[in-house]
Amino acid sequence: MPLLRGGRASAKLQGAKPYKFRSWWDGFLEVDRHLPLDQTIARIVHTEILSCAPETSVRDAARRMSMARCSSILIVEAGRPVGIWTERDSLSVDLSDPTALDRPISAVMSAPIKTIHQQATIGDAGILFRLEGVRHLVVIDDSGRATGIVSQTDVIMRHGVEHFLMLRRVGSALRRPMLVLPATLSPAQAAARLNEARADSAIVEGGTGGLGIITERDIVRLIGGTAPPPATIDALASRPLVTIGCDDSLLAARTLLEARRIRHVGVIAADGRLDGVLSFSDILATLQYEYVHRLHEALIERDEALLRARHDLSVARKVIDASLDGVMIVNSSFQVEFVNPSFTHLTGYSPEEIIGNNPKVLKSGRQSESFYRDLYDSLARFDHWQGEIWNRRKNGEIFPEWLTINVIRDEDGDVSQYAAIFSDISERKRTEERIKNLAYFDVLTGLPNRRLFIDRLQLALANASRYNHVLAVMVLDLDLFKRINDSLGHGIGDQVLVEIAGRLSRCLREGDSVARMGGDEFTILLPQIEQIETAARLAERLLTQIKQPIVVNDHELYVTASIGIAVFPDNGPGIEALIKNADTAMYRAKDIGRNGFQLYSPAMNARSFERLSMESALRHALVRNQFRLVYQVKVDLISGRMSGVEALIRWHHPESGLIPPTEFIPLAENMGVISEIGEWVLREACRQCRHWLDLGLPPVRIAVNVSALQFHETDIPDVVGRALRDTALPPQFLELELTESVLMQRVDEVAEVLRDLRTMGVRISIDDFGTGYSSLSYLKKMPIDALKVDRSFIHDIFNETGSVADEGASIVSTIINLAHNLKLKAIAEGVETIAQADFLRARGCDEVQGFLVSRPVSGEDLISLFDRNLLPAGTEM
Ligand SMILES: Nc1nc2c(ncn2[C@@H]2O[C@@H]3COP(=O)(O)O[C@H]4[C@@H](O)[C@H](n5cnc6c(=O)[nH]c(N)nc65)O[C@@H]4COP(=O)(O)O[C@H]3[C@H]2O)c(=O)[nH]1
Repeated sequence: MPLLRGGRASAKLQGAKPYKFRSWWDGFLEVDRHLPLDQTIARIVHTEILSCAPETSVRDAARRMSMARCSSILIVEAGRPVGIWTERDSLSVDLSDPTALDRPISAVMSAPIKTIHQQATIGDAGILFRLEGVRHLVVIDDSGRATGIVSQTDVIMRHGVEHFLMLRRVGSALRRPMLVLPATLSPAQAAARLNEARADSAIVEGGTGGLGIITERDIVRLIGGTAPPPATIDALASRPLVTIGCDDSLLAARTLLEARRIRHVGVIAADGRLDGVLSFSDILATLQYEYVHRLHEALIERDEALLRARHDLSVARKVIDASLDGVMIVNSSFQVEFVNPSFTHLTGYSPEEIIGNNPKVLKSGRQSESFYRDLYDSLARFDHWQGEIWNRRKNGEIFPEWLTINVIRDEDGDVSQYAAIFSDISERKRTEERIKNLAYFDVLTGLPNRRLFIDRLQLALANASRYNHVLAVMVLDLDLFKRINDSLGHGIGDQVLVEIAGRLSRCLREGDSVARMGGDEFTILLPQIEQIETAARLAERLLTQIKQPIVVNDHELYVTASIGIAVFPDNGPGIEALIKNADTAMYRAKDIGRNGFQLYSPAMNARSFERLSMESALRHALVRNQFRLVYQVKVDLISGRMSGVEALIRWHHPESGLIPPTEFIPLAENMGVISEIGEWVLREACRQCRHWLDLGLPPVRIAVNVSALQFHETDIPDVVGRALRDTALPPQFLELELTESVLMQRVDEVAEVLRDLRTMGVRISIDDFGTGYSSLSYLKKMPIDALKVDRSFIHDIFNETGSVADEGASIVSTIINLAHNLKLKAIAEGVETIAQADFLRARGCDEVQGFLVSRPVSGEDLISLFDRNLLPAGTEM
């Protein structure tokens, strides 16, 4: 078919190159890979609608379409679209009937028309085109008025099809055989042929200007024209025929059509022949399948994404609901939008109570303005804040929380919400506090411990040296506190310590501090004093407070303390020296009688040196055979004869001379050597007693002191048994003197030990009776033989002027009666005067011991005291 010969079309083709566009690469760059399905159709709608009234003639409607180069016209009645007439409809017009063109357009229009709301999305439009099988949708507003028109072409061609068009060849889009009409046909015949072939264009050949093309649009122009229709289509055909190569891309074809504002283009095969006509609708048809397919995929994708999002949301929601942390979402106007159940649990506010409110109801008032300024500053700069904050629960309780706030921003970067996540850290705080307390405070008394005291002292010393202050450190140690512990048990001892701690604290001024260093030792820091007297006065006050009776579990206890004071800078440059010197002063206070205080003086160091050297000498005293025993007689108050002797230890120190037991026995107890010494005393006493027996002297019972520590540390019946065996002393000649404190601990065990001793034949007496805390019920349980009335009571029988002191006398009488009531012997110690002896005899006391009869003497010297009346002349026998 000589289609390509001659004419403008062939000339164009012969001119070699079909129409070429920018490179594929450029096209590729333009690719919009995503169908903007979620965008409203407003972006692609044609708002300039070509419209006419229903009574408009077909001719007029066609004319308007031609002029506007529109493919359709909307028929509007009273503002509402009632139908549409398109180029395709023009082919049905009988051009041979002149009246057909004068008919109202309403008679030939398509109705009803398909509409879509202007807010619908492009995706919605795509679906509607497919469902309704139409190519145009009228866009309407809320009131149903037409606001524009959208065609399937617009949807398909303008959005995201470039990459597809670029990859498709023009040749692949030719869907139907090309319709070729002779130029001699009349327009009506041509229209009928087009209609019949369901073609929207045809090639016109054989005409005067070479190949031409006739389209639906030409028919519309014809209908709307004022001039009479030409006799043949030769005059109607458009020339030259614009062409494109069949291997060019559909994208190139589309661009060409748009650039030329035409709707058909001839397609030239590789061999140069005209192969067909490619129309816009061919491109559309090619795209349609792809488009619909992609639309489908996109919709599925969207649904899946939606489902995923919903799922993710529901997972997130579940996590948030189950979270132990409180979650609160606040909008940009600071109104609470959301809270989770933990929020309600932690704050007490239900969602109904808090949502819509400002979160400041949670404010505790504990944080400063600057705290909140920093918080908001951090949110503004970093979109994030994290830290500790105190908030208030609904019930008013204030609690610490660990809070994280994240700023949530919208697509434009504006703050849309604040997400706050918090946990209650009260428990953590309490634990931290507990740990801090354990590290710095004494668990029993709640006072600062040594570590905190040292810290404070360090700080106070730095201040004192910077500002030339005088500072004082006191070391306070309770006197004979061990006796309370030993006799009443640690439980009561602890309560005493707590009470003392309270009394000490109450005596101090603000800024001063008291600490428990351990055991019964306390330290006091006065960081700034005007003069040393201030510290001395405080020490006096403390001593007065301490010696007030303490009642614990029905026990009325009397405690005293000894205090040592050292001051900075005079008594030491630093912590160690000050504490050591205050300690030395405290020992000095003890040495000179307890219940007092001493200010440190350098001479005291010499004493503490003495103490150290005594300790070391004591360790060697036993092996170096430096101990001796002396014996003091006990006299029967009726017969005046020796009823027994008490062995008393002496230490012959090679340099210091004779050291009394009151000085070294406590030291030996502290050093842990008391049991060894005690065992030596026991054996030596038994040996001596055996010796007297062997000398043929009248049998006498020997009493040996056993310290409480020794009693509890060793197996006394065993030690005693061995001593008796080794010295061959019959047990009935041995008596053990125990202090009251021995009886008060582990009562049942002690009673059993005493029973064992009694079973062996050994006698038991209670020494220094009246100075301890023994209770009658304990006494009754114990298998004992005698009570020794402490010499302090004997001393108090008479006052300075020599007359009977009521109180002193009645105490002694009471103890004697008590002993007798318990079927025990009463023995008075420290009897120095005849008057005391007479008084005691008159009260029924059984025996006496004291300087009145004899001082303690050596075993040899004692021999002279056997078998005679030892009571001095003048006692009323
Ligand atoms: N002012 C005065 N004092 C008198 C009088 N008569 C006796 N004394 C003293 O009173 C103390 C009596 O012994 P104690 O009450 O058992 O008190 C003893 C006893 O508790 C302890 N002690 C002595 N020897 C030993 C021992 O071998 N072992 C143990 N564990 N303690 C011992 O040392 C304490 C003191 O013993 P000493 O210094 O020997 O003091 C003795 C004795 O010398 C007097 O009329 N007036």
